[in-house]
Amino acid sequence: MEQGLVVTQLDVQPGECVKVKGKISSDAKGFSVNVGKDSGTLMLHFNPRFDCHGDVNTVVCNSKEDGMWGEEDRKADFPFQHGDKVEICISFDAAEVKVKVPEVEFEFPNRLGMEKIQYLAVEGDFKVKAIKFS
Ligand SMILES: C=CCO[C@@H]1O[C@H](CO)[C@@H](O[C@@H]2O[C@H](CO)[C@H](O)[C@H](OCc3cn(-c4n[nH]c(N)n4)nn3)[C@H]2O)[C@H](O)[C@H]1NC(C)=O
Repeated sequence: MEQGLVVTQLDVQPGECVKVKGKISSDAKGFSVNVGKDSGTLMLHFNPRFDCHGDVNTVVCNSKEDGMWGEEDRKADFPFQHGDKVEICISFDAAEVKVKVPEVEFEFPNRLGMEKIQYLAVEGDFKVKAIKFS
């Protein structure tokens, strides 16, 4: 499986924002944006699925602790289309993680009580154009 973009050694604090700009492939099956401590400890696995893992047009969110997935959270909104250029903004506080995309804001609990984001990885059918920390 082709490795996507990975950024480590980050120090993103509560209230700050991780912005990922990119393009969804025209034949995308799915992609994920992952933030946390490292690949095995994720505050958030944000996984829009066009058609994969048994889901169609569904955003699946989850956490991962010591390499073990938590309970999946399937969202009602699916504001993505093949070929879209999107900007995904992720921010967090002690209680929750927020994922802002055009017209929709997703929320997910900060299950692990993480106090900073040190790791960002983008995987799947998404071409990263820019990353901004603000
Ligand atoms: C129904 C019985 C079994 O349940 C299924 O179990 C699957 C395996 O755990 C679940 O899929 C995983 O769900 C995880 C989030 O909870 C992750 O999305 C996991 O994929 C991780 C992944 C994908 N990728 C990746 N995709 N494309 C590329 N380049 N890399 N890298 N890591 C998926 O393989 C899948 O979401 C889950 N489905 C349900 C309905 O629960």
